[in-house]
Amino acid sequence: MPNALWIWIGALGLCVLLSAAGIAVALVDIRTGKRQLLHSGRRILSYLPFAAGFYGWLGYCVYGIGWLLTSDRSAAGFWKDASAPEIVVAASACALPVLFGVYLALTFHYPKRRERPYAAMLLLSIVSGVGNASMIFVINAAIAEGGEVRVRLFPFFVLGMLLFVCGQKLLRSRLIRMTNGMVYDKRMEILGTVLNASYEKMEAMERGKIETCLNNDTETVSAFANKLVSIGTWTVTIIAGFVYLALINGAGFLLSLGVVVIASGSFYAIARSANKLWEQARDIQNVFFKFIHDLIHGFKELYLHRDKARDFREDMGDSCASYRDKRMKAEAKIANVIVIGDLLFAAVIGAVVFAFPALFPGMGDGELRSFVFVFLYMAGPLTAILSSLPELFQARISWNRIKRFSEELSGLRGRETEPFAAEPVDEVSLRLDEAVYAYPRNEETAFAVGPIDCEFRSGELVFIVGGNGSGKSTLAKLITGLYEPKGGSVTLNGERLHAGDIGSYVSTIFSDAYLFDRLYGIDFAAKEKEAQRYLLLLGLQDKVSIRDGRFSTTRLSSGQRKRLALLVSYLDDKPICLFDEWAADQDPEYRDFFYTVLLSDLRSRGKCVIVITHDDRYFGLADKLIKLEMGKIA
Ligand SMILES: Nc1ncnc2c1ncn2[C@@H]1O[C@H](COP(=O)(O)OP(=O)(O)OP(=O)(O)O)[C@@H](O)[C@H]1O
Repeated sequence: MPNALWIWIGALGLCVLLSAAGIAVALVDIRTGKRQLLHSGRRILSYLPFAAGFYGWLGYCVYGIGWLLTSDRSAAGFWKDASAPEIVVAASACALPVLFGVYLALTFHYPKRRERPYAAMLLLSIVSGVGNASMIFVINAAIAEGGEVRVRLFPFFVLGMLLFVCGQKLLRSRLIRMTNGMVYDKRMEILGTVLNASYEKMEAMERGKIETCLNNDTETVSAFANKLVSIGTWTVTIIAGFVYLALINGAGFLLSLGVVVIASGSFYAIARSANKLWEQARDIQNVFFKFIHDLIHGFKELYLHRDKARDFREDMGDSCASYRDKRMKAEAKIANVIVIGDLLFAAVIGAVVFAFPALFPGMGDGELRSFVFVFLYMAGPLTAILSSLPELFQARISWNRIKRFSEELSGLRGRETEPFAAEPVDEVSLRLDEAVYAYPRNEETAFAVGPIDCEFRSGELVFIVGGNGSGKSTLAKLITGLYEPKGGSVTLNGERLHAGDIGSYVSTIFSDAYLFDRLYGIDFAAKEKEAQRYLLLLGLQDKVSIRDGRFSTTRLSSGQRKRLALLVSYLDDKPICLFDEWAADQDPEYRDFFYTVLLSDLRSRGKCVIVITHDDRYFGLADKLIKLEMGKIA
């Protein structure tokens, strides 16, 4: 028996076994609930006629191989006299697509979370690549042979088309799911990293970096994953093409291989040299998002002052122009190589047609034609692979940026990934012993608060006062655990908690508090009545309503927004309340109500109330007054 037959039996047998194992594992996953049905049974059944047609055609073609392998071109005769191994190969060739099809159907309609079906996608890539290449070989053979053979080759041409089209369809449907799942997973991962990062890191982070990373980088990486699959199919087509060329003419094959190696090598070198420009362009993206941030938040100022808007436009225009120029430069480099690559391919074809007859006198016209034909067919996928290289480099840049961004955020000790469960406490004592916080020294005016010794207890109203820039808000961030002390300690009921976990005991309203339109982290159903009562108490009942934990609006005056933030703080119901210049936006009447009624009500409910204020009229109401000067208690 010829060796090739054994190789076929081995390869097909292995694939049959792998597919059967894949089906078994998928069935176990379905039974254990790891895989859930996604589509309706009717939709799955609607694919059956297509599958039946495909497998019927495939069986017909396997049978038809007999025509090609026998000298008298009789399929029936061939299979009558076929040896047992030949029958095994034919049976496996029919069984494999059926098993693989069942595996694909199971895994597609019963998906698993975070599934990355690389092996199945690789196989589909090979199938569609072989289908693509086989079409041109069949066409070539049909032209060369003519007559009855041409008619008998037709089913194989259709099979090539079916393999290519079905392979691509199945591949792309998996790819769409995988790449979108990748973007989702990456975004969730980055979001998780951001939410667990330390506040100090986030505060120091260059503005625009998070947006670029979450938006552009995740998209670029997933878009490339998409491309990777096309590259797989093209590569298979090219490899099959080269094998075919080698069979037609060894010298022609070597020449074309040499050209492809030279073209790919120079392309790679040029793409590498453009890499620096892409890196720079990527940096400019961060700045671009910073501009967008400024545009949105500073729109009022820009709208009112045309001169400001003009200068802003110029500034943003410069940044966009710089991005455009970098990308243009990089892409121009690539365009040059694409043109040179095309020229090289044309040169090879020219050399084959004009030089080969002189160099190899034995080479017939038929061989020449086949050679040119196949090479022309390969040129498309080849150019497509080469033009994908820039995307590869850009995806690599984005991938590295995502990695570096995550490392940067997790570099400084952030919180534990598991949410901290604050133990319910009736009484609190928050102590600062020799506590110090200093801003990073990289700024000329690096400021420090401390060393500070003080204690805040339940049922106590403490005012923190002092001039602008004396360090009140910095101290508040130290107390609430937004900043980790650089020296000394902050303890809660004698226990030294991780700075990021102190927040679980504190309800804060900073002067630049952000109001979400949903009551995150609050069981609204259990507190609905309370919420309505607070709306009334805060004089917001005609302005805002709350339904299913969502505010009807947050488009309010700044004083009203602060009142709504106070409502959230009431519902948070934490043992410590910290308000940073809360009353600054309130009218005199409500300000008075805040100091004389609301604060003393919180104190009488046993809360530890810390208030940062400039309202010296009310200083007398405090149990304790902490006055700061240049970051120290005066
Ligand atoms: N993010 C920051 N990075 C570096 N330095 C900062 C930062 N925030 C504040 N500072 C420095 O800390 C000093 C104190 O600021 P802080 O906000 O604590 O003052 P404050 O007493 O709350 O002032 P105000 O009454 O104006 O709100 C500032 O003068 C500034 O130099």
